[in-house]
Amino acid sequence: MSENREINVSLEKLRGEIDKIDEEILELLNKRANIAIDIANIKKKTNLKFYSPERERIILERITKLNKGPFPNDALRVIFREIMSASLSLEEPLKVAYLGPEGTFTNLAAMRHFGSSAKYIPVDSIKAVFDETESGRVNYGVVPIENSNEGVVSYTLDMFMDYDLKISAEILLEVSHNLLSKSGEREKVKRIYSHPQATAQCRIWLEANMPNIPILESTSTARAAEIASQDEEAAAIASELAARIYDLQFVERHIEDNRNNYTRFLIISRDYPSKSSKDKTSILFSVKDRPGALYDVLLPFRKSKINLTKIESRPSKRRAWEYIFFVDMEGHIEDKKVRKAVEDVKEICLYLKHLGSYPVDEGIEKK
Ligand SMILES: C=C(O[C@@H]1C=C(C(=O)O)C=C[C@H]1O)C(=O)O
Repeated sequence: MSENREINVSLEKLRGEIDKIDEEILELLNKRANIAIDIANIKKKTNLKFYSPERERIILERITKLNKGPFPNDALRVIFREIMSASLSLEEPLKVAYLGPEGTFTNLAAMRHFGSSAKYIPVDSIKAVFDETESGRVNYGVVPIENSNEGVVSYTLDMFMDYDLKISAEILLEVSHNLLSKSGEREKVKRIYSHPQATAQCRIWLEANMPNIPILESTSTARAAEIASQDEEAAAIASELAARIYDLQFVERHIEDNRNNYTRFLIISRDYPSKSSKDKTSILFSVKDRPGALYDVLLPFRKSKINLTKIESRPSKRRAWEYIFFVDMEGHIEDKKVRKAVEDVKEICLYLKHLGSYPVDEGIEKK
């Protein structure tokens, strides 16, 4: 009995300490928010955008480096993203268009980056995300660009040829698929719906665990979840977010064949961010159709010792057999050597467009 009382007393004491700390955190959050409002006012006067992805990267990096634990860095990142998201919404919530419907992986990526205080607008195609952003109806757009197993989303690359939009940031999302249904009972599943990309990423698991169950195509993983929410015999391969939105149970979690399954998303906007602590630069260019043309164009990067992280080519669609190249490199266009190399390349190719220099996202740390 007395031992119980002792436990209660020390519990109460510790909870009292936590309450005091929470009050301090609250006070500091509001102090921080007031400073963010002052910054917003200065930016407004000087016509600067309130949202600065480069500054956000610097903040997250600084905080996680300072952290000595036991509080985990992944959680710190989520919390600080939410703090910055809420600071931005004090000014005016950011409007963000994404490839919908609600519950897609693009939705998840957008929320991971902009936090829960932004206003999200689902649209039904990648082109519509570009249209909304170009017209200024939204501040930012989020589109998928490549998957580590399935390759590049060529439709998104093509859009950069037609629109004068820039890349503001990237989001690297670890994509995990789940089999979802209303009951969560495997025996009740008579058909499975999903987007072909998601189905392809779970092929081995499906063959081993769901043989003879027909797999039907849907326009997105979120749409598959919606169908499953209306049909007791249907299951969907979709995200955890879709499970929450459509009130579905997990038949099985993590059914992707390759646990190293990442999708990279781009945030598009009408302006360029400035330099952060670690950036990459994306350009697109076309070259004359002659032997050695691509080799010549790549030489300035070698000369300036710039590390190219990606090169993709797409038919230009303007003239048969004319190709457009997309190149990602380390560094920011404000770095002297990057600027010099890009200028040199511009001189030898037919056409070159700087798509953006933006903070690198290394993704959430692996545990
Ligand atoms: C406050 C600023 O503006 C915005 C809000 C931030 C924050 O809450 O820390 C960080 C970057 C910007 O998106 C700033 O530029 O410092």
